Amino acid sequence: MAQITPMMKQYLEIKAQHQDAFLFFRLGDFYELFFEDAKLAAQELEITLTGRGQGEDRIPMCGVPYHSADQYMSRLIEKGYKIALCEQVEDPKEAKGVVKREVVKMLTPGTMMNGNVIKEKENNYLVALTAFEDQSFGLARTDLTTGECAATLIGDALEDVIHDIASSGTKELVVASDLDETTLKRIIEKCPVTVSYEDKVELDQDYMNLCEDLQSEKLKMSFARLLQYLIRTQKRSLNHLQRVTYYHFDSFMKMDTHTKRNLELTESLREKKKAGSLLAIVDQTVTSMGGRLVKNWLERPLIDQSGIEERLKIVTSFLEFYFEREELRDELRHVYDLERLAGRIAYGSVNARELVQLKRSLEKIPLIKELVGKMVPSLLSKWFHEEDQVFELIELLDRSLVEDPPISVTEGGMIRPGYHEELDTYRDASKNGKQWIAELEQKERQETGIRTLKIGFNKVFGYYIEVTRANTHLLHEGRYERKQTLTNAERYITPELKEKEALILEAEEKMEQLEYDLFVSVREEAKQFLPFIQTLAHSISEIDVLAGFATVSEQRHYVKPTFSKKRDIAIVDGRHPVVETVIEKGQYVANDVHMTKGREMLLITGPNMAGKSTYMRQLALLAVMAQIGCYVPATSCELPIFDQVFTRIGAADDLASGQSTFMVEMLETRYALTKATQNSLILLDEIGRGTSTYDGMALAQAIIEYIHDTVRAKTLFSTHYHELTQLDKELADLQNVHVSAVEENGTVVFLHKVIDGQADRSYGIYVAELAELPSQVTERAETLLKQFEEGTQAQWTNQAQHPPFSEQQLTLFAAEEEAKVEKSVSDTLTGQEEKVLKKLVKKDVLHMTPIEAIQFINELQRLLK
Ligand SMILES: Nc1ncnc2c1ncn2[C@@H]1O[C@H](COP(=O)(O)OP(=O)(O)OP(=O)(O)O)[C@@H](O)[C@H]1O
Repeated sequence: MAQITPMMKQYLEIKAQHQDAFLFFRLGDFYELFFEDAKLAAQELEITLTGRGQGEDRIPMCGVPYHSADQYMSRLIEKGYKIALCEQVEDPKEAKGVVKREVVKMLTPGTMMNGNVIKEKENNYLVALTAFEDQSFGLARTDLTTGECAATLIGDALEDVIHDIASSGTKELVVASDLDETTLKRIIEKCPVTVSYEDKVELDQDYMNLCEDLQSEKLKMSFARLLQYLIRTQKRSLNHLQRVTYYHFDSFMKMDTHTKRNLELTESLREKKKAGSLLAIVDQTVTSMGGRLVKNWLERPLIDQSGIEERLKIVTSFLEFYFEREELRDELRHVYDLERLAGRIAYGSVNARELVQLKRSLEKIPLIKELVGKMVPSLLSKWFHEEDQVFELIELLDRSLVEDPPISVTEGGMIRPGYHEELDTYRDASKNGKQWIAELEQKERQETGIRTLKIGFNKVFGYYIEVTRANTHLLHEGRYERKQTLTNAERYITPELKEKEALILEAEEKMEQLEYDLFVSVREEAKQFLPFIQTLAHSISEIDVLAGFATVSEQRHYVKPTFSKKRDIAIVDGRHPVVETVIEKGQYVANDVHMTKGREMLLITGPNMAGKSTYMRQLALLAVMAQIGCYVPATSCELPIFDQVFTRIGAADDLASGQSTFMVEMLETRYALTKATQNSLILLDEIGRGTSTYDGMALAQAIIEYIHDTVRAKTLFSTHYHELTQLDKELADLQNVHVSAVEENGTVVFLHKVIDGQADRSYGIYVAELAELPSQVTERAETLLKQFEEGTQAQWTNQAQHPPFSEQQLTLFAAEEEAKVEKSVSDTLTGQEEKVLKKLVKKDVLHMTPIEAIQFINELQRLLK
C-alpha cells in the first residue's frame, strides 16, 4: 500500500485490537467493513463488495446502513461470528482531524440480548472454562438474557467438561489464551461453539456480592473470567446478573452428547428438530420461561430422590384438579417472559409497552397464586413470597404509564395524565394551542369568506394557512406573508400564527423530553424490583413445567414411577413415549422390562426391524422422564435412580473428527466401560458389527463379560450374533430376551413383543426384500444362507477362487440383462430393426459427446431406411 489516509490508519489500529471479529466501522450513516472483513461479510451477507481508493491501492470494502445494521449483525452472529462495533465518539463538527472512534461494544453469540440468535424457548449461554494446575476444571455460565449465573468444578475429566459445555444452549466459550491447544481442540470437535479469550481472573469489586454463595477460590476465579469478559466486551451495566449458584456436576444424571442425541432428548436425530424428540412430548408449557426450564431439566435429570419426588408430588396434585389446572394454564398463557424482561430492564432497553406487559403479567399473579394454593398449598411460601412487591410494582406501572403506549420511547405518549404536574401543564399548553389554531381557522374563514381555507402543519414551515389559488385575491393585502407556492394553492403565515406555533412547539418539545425523562425514572424505579421479578419468573417457570407434566401424563395415560432401593427394574407395559405417538393408534405393543437379580443384563436378539432399538431407548427414556419428575408411559414402573446413562446406538456422527466409525464405536464403549458404575444404565446396540464377524463376536463377548463381572451396571445388549446367546449358561446375571416375529404364508409378521429366550432367526433377507433390493441379490442371499446353515461356508472363505461378491454378481447381472434384452428383441422385430435396437442398447450413451450422438442417430436412421 503506497499511502494510507489518516482514517485508514485509525481503522487499522482499531482492527489490530479486534482480529477475531468483524470490525463494523462507523462512517456517517453507514457501518463500513474493509479488507478481509469486507470480502467475507459480502459473501456471508450477500451484499455488494465495492472498494475504496484507486488502482493497486484499492481497498475491498462493503457497508450496511446504520438504521438497518441490526439485521445484518444478527445474521453474522447467528453464523457464530463476532462483531466489534466501532462508533464515532465525538461530534464530527467539533473534530480536529479524523473523528475519534472507539469500539463501544462487542456483539458475540454468547452475549446477545435480542435478534434472531435468541430463541424464545432456549437459553443462550456464555460459558467460561478455567483449567487449573491440578488438572481440574472450573466452569461458569451465564445467560445474559435472563441473568442466570452458575458455576461448577469438575475433577480431572475432560469428557465431563465437554458434556457440560455441550448441554444445549451454549453459544460461546471463553478460555485463557494459553489454554492447552489439544484440550481446546477436543472441546471444539465435540461442541462447535464460538471461542473467545479472557485472561483476567480477578473478581471485580462491584460484583463481589454475586459470588457470596461460592465457597472456593477456584469457583470464584472461574466466574471472574466470565465476568471480566462481559465487562470488557459489553461496557455497560450488568446489574441484572443473579447470584451465582453452585451446581454439583454429580448431582445430575450424566449423559454424554452422543447419548442425548441418540435418545433424541431435545431434537430428532435426522431432522434436528424438536418435533420427534422427547422434549416435544413433555414440553406442554405455555410460557417461554417454562419452555426453557423444561429443556434444562431434560439436559440434567436429577439423581436426588427427594428432589425427584417433590416434583412428582406436585404433578400428582396438579393431576387431581383438572379444572383448576386448566384455569391456571390459561392464566399462565398471559404471563410475559419475565426473565428476559428483567434482563431488558437492567440493560435499559425495555420500552413502555413491555413495562405495561409486565404490569398485565403481574396482575395475573394473585389468581395464579390462589389456584396454586388450592392444588399445592404447601408450596405457596416457596413460590410466592414478597407479595407486597407485586402490588407495589403494579401500582407504580399503573400510575405512571398509559394502557397502550407506543414502542418508541422518544416520541411521547407513554406517561399517564395526572402522573406529573409539569407534563400535564405542557400537555395543556399544546392542547390549548391546537384548540386556538382550530378556532383561528374558523375565524379566518369567516373574515375572508374563503370556505376552503385551512390551517396545516409540516416539519419545514411549521403551521401555515392554505388558500387555493383562485381565492388568493380575497385575502387582505399585507396581513399574510407568502411562504410556499403549490400547484393550485398558496401557503401563508401570519405573525400571530407564528407566535402561537412557537408556544405549541416548545411545549411539545419539552413534553417529549420530559416524558422520556419520566419514563427513564420509572424504568430505574422498576430496577429495584429486579430480584423479585427474577424469583417470580423462576416460580412461574416451575409451575408451568409441572402443570405441563400433569397435562401430558393425563392425556397419554402415564403412571407415577416409584424408585427401588434394591436397584430393581420392574416396568409393566412400558411404551416408547415418542414412537407410540407416531404409529397408528392402538398399534403400539407395550413391553415389560424386568431386570433384577439374575437378570441384570439382557441380551436382546430378534429380527431386524422388530423393535430392539425402540425397546432399549424406551427404557432409557422412561428413566429420564422419571428423574425429571414426570410420570411415565407404562402401567406400572419401578426403577432405580440411575447416576449415568450410556448408549452406543447407531454411528456415523463423528465422521468430522476423522475417526472411523468402528473406532468411534470402540471409544464410546471404552467411555461407558470405564465410567459406568453399578448404578448406571448401559445400552449397547450391536457392538462389534463394524468389523469382521469373528472379531466382532469376540469383542462383543468380552465386553459383555467385563460389564457382567466388573462394572455390574444394568445393561441392554442387542446383537445379531446368535452364538452369544450361549453366554447365559456361564453368566449368572445375563438373561436372553428376544423380540418375537412369526412367519405366516411366507411373510414375516413382527410382533414387537419382547419375551424371554433367544430368537431363532434374524430375517435380514426378508427385510432386504421389503427394501426392494434386486431379486437376484435376495435370491442369491437365500441360497448362500442355506449353504451357511448347512455348514458349507468354508468354501466361501477362499477369496482367491471367488471374486468379491459385488464384482461377481455385477458381471452376472450384466450378462443376464443382455441376454434378456437380446431375447425379447429378437422375438418381435425384423432383422434390420433388431440390429438397430441392439446397437442402441449396447451404446454407452452417457459418455457420448453431442456430435457423436447426432452421428450415431444418423447411422441408425440410415440402417432403418
Ligand atoms: N413396541 C412396538 N410396537 C409397535 N411398533 C414398534 C414397536 N417397536 C418398534 N416398532 C416399530 O418398528 C420399527 C423398527 O424398530 P427398531 O428400529 O427398534 O428395530 P430394530 O430391531 O432395532 O431394527 P434393526 O435390528 O434393523 O436395527 C420402529 O420404527 C417402529 O415403527
